[in-house]
Amino acid sequence: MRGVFSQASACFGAQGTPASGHLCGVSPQRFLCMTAAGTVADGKSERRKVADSAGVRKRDLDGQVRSFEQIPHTGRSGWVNLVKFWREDRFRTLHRHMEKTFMALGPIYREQVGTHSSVNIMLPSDIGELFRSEGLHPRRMTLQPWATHRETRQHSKGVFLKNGEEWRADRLLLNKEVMMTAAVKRFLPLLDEVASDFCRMLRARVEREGRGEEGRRSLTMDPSPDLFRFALEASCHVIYGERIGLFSSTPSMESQKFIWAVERMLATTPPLLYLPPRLLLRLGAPLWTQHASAWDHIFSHAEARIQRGYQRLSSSQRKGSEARAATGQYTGVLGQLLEKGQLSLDLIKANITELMAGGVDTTAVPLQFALFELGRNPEVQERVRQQVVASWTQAGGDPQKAMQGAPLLKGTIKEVLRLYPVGTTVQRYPVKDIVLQNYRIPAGTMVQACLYPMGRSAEVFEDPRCFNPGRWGSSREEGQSTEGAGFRSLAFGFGARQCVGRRIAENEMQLFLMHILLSFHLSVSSSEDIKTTCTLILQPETPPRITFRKL
Ligand code: HEM
Repeated sequence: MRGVFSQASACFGAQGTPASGHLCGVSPQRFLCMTAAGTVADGKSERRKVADSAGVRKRDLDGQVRSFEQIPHTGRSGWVNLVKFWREDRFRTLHRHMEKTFMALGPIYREQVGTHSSVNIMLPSDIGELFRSEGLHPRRMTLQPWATHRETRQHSKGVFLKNGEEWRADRLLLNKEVMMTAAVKRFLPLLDEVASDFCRMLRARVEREGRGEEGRRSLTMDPSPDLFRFALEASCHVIYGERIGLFSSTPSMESQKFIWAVERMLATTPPLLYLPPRLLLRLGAPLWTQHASAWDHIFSHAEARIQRGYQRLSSSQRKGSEARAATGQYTGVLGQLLEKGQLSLDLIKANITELMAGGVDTTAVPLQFALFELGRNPEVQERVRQQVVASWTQAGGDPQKAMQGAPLLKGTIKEVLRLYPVGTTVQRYPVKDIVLQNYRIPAGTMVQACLYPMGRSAEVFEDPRCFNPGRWGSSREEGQSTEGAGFRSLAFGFGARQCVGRRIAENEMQLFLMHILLSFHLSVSSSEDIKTTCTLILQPETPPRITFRKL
């Protein structure tokens, strides 16, 4: 990608276009230039399409709003595109496909793959326009396979799959338990306990299995299985209010199966997304079977836990809520929902299942990238550690204070999610017509904000390849930029429909990194970029190996 960008900017110079120009302002020169330079890698037809788009753009510089049909596109037939996607296994490289297509077609393009049709955008100004146009009840992409599974098995749906008033009602109640400041205060100590236990376990393991002199041993390993366990233990602690003992020497098989089920469910979703429900059940039969059985496992795992929570609550109700309040006993998100009784048991089950399914890989995977980036950028690591150590000492054991005093921790998470957004796109269906890049987008069109290409674009971020937590305005001493402002940090989505697990995820990941940096020095053997693959969420193709050296 670096090559493509640097060639593109060399071209800018040759065309005499101001270097500060943003993509939106320089399209005609850029298109012609890129075509001439042959930097568009997809062969002759792609180059012809690019030239066509450039022609259309030139004709339309008279200021008139252009029609939807004039938006550059990747081919008219959704079915031909779908075959290409299957053949070239593009589902797994969707993020790079988008990046390449933006380079070829400019900052907005249409794509139809099977039944799945979208307008794709990547500039913060356009993304801002899209989000600002949200109606009262914005909709996100319908995850057809998930919905189909629920319908065939008659499971009720939680916030992930709902829209409109139905969604809003559930969501407001969930927000109280997971997003509001009071809720964060309740669950933060639970996350801190899990993060610090994890580090204790890792220190013991490094001492046992590592090399080097006693007390300063180091261990090189693939931490990903432990990170999944950490994320599941943390989720269960917050959601069910109880630990499940995944750091013991014999973690339960049931939990390992849950982790596999979530992975399988995520990996089988993308190819199924592009088929209509009837074809989904026929053409995608083997995939569908795997997908459905993964979901069944996720449901039964949640069902068993919810049952336990219900029993626990009944017995604690017998003790009386006053006694519970006196002991400060927090019963987790599930306990709070059951106790308040504002959602039906069916809806509690649906939402708890979604929180569980959405809460493990989404945090475990960015933590892999975080350890890798800190490991390959030792100076950045040292700067973050210095802030963490100082803040930890001052906070006197209060984890929230310690995080607040170390803003580079938050900057690290933002930086990881800029380069490796868990979801590579965020979708909206505008409720009324909007104009983007001077093209009219009819209400109801699915528009995708493409986070991966945006996060790596030199038009949006200064020196985008550089891992720099300080760019997010994390500390006055670091000399601040304003890059954090204005629709650039969108990994959790935006507005009323943003990620409901955001506060859990942010705190969980920051606390994890805080304890790791207090205990270990991190390094990696190669500073080569990690190859990534898209299985609904963005992951490393091969998990990076990290060396943990005890401090
Ligand atoms: C780094 C971690 C995470 C990232 C980057 C992430 C990202 C996202 C994004 C982009 C959305 C869509 C937002 C929008 O359309 O504006 C979303 C929705 C959602 N996320 Fe997360 N997420 C993360 C962690 C979690 C966790 C830990 C949970 C559960 C505990 C969770 C549960 C959900 C749910 C249930 C929704 C649907 C919300 C709704 O539609 O109202 N996520 N997430």
